[in-house]
Amino acid sequence: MNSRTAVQFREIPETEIERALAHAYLVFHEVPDEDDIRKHHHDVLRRSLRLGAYEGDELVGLLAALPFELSVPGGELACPGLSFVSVAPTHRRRGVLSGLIGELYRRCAERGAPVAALWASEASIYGRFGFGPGTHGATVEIDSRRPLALRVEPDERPLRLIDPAKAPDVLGPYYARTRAARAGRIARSESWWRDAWMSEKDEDDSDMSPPRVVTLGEPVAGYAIYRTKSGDDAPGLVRLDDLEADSPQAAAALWRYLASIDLTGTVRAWGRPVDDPLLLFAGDRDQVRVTSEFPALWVRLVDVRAALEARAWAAPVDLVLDVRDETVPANAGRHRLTASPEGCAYAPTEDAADLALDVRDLASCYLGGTRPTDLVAAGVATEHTPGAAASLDAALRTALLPHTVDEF
Ligand SMILES: CC(=O)SCCNC(=O)CCNC(=O)[C@H](O)C(C)(C)COP(=O)(O)OP(=O)(O)OC[C@H]1O[C@@H](n2cnc3c(N)ncnc32)[C@H](O)[C@@H]1OP(=O)(O)O
Repeated sequence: MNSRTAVQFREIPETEIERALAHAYLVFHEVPDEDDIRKHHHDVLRRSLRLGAYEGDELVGLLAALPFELSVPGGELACPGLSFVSVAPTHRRRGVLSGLIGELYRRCAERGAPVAALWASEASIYGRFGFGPGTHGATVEIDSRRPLALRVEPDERPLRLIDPAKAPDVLGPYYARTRAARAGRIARSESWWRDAWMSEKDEDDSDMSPPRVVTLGEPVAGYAIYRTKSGDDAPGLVRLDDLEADSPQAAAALWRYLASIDLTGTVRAWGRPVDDPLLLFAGDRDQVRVTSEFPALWVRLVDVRAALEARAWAAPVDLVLDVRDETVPANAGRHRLTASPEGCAYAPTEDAADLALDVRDLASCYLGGTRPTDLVAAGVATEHTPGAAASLDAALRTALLPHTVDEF
């Protein structure tokens, strides 16, 4: 049997969502016993484009594309968010994932979606399909057995714990504004707030408390979303999931609050921006440590021209890029990029290349999180014209590094 020819790729009808979920739970070794987690997964699949790989009537592969809006420098773009990517253990390494991704890219082209994004279960899977890490996250750990040492005065406006059910109303507009400042952020719908952020049970750790939401000031000048866990004989844990603030002083007030919660001895913030101001205003960097840094949102420029023309540019640049793209050949070859704060044009050219790079590396640079000069220094991009990478650095630069904390 030649399964490469036998497998067909088509949309999974709504009536087969439970079957698709059973397939995903089998592949991810999951047995969700909480009804609300199951229901959340069902709802996510219902709202997504569901692509299935079928061998006859048998579902052997699944890819869901969630209908996200992603903030990019100067704006935002429709962006399918890939999730539930799973191939039956009996059908591994026969090109099923490749077929699903090819089908997705065809549909992106039809629908005019220039970028796609995902969180990878394993970093080695998605580079070959043109994805590069567009944002990075840092895990920050605070030893909170002693008062948090700070080099800025915390904002002394009152802190309030609010009902998580009110988070979409109270935090929604505030979070939406943060998306203009940092690229890489997903728009949060009311159901996303409710199901992904405020679910009573934590999906990863059943010992965690329900979510706690604390705001600073009125109107809100900052917020933190966290959960806690008691530590049996040792001091407990505060797990910070999200924190945004208008100013370093407002952020300092929230961090001080988190670090002073009774009966806890550690604050662990798993997905902070790599340029979190805390790392500079902490008074004692032995007390505030970055324990890991990791690729967060992987980005794919499915249509390089449309993606480049949709973002804002910080400085003028005029050069020829030679792009390698093995999965979407329409992106490949030499193109002249002429961009400035006034706009951007990107068109095929016969002119000699100034900079040659793979589409996955261009994707890493797209939101401003990786510098082309670093790609050249690492030997994964080739500079034919001295200074070309530096001028692209300056044009792509964003005031704050891109950041994503919504895992999907
Ligand atoms: C966004 C998300 O949902 S992340 C979750 C990803 N899913 C999982 O981790 C669940 C468990 N794993 C699986 O279901 C499957 O192994 C998948 C989806 C990762 C891969 O599916 P497959 O159908 O086996 O992939 P496919 O046969 O198309 O492989 C294409 C290429 O990727 C490579 N590849 C596939 N999986 C991996 C991996 N885990 N690590 C490194 N390379 C991989 C293959 O070797 C192949 O390379 P080649 O073209 O050079 O031969």
